[in-house]
Amino acid sequence: MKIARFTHVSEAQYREAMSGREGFLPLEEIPLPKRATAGSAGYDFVSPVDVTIPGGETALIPTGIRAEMEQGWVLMLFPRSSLGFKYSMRLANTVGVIDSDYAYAKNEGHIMVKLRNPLDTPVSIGRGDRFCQGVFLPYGTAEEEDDFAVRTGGFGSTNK
Ligand SMILES: O=c1ccn([C@H]2C[C@H](O)[C@@H](COP(=O)(O)OP(=O)(O)OP(=O)(O)O)O2)c(=O)[nH]1
Ligand SMILES: [Mg+2]
Repeated sequence: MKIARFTHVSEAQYREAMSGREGFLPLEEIPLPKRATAGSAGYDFVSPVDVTIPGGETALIPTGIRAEMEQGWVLMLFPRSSLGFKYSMRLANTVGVIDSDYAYAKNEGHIMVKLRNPLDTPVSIGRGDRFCQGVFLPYGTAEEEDDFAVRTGGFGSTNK
C-alpha cells in the first residue's frame, strides 16, 4: 500500500537550515529515503553533512527531506541498530514522531534529526552515510475530538 511520498525540501529551505555549515551535499545529491531490501520496514535517511559528535554531546542534522503522507499515518524515526549497537547512538528525543500535517508547516516539513552520543568518545557520521530510519505506521484516534490547532511548525510549535 502506497501511503506516502518523500521529496526534497526547497533549495531555499535547505540553505536556511544549513546556514553556518560547510561541505554539505547539494540538495539534488541527497538520495530520497530508501528501504535497503524488499522486506525492510525502515526507510534509511542519509546525512547530508560530515558530523563528529563529541562524547556526551548532541548534533542536529537537517535531512533535506519532507514526507507527505495520507491522514491516519505517522512516520516514526528510529536509530539504525548498527549505530546503536556499535556506539550506543540515540536520538536526543528517543524517537521522532513526524506528523502528517508537518509537511505543510512553514519550514515545508523539513525533517530534522537530533542525535545524542551518550558515550565519552567522539563518533563521526560521514556525508552520505545512512544514519537513521523512518517507519510508516497507522494510528487510531479517540472519539469526540475537536478544537484542533493548525500546525505551523514542529519542536514545540503547538505550545504557543
Ligand atoms: O525527530 C523529530 C521529531 C519531530 N520533528 C518534527 C515533525 C513533527 O511533526 C513535529 C512535531 O513533533 P512532536 O509533535 O513530536 O513535537 P512537539 O514538541 O509536540 O512539537 P509541536 O508542538 O510542534 O507538535 O516536529 C522532526 O522533524 N524530527
Ligand atoms: Mg506535538
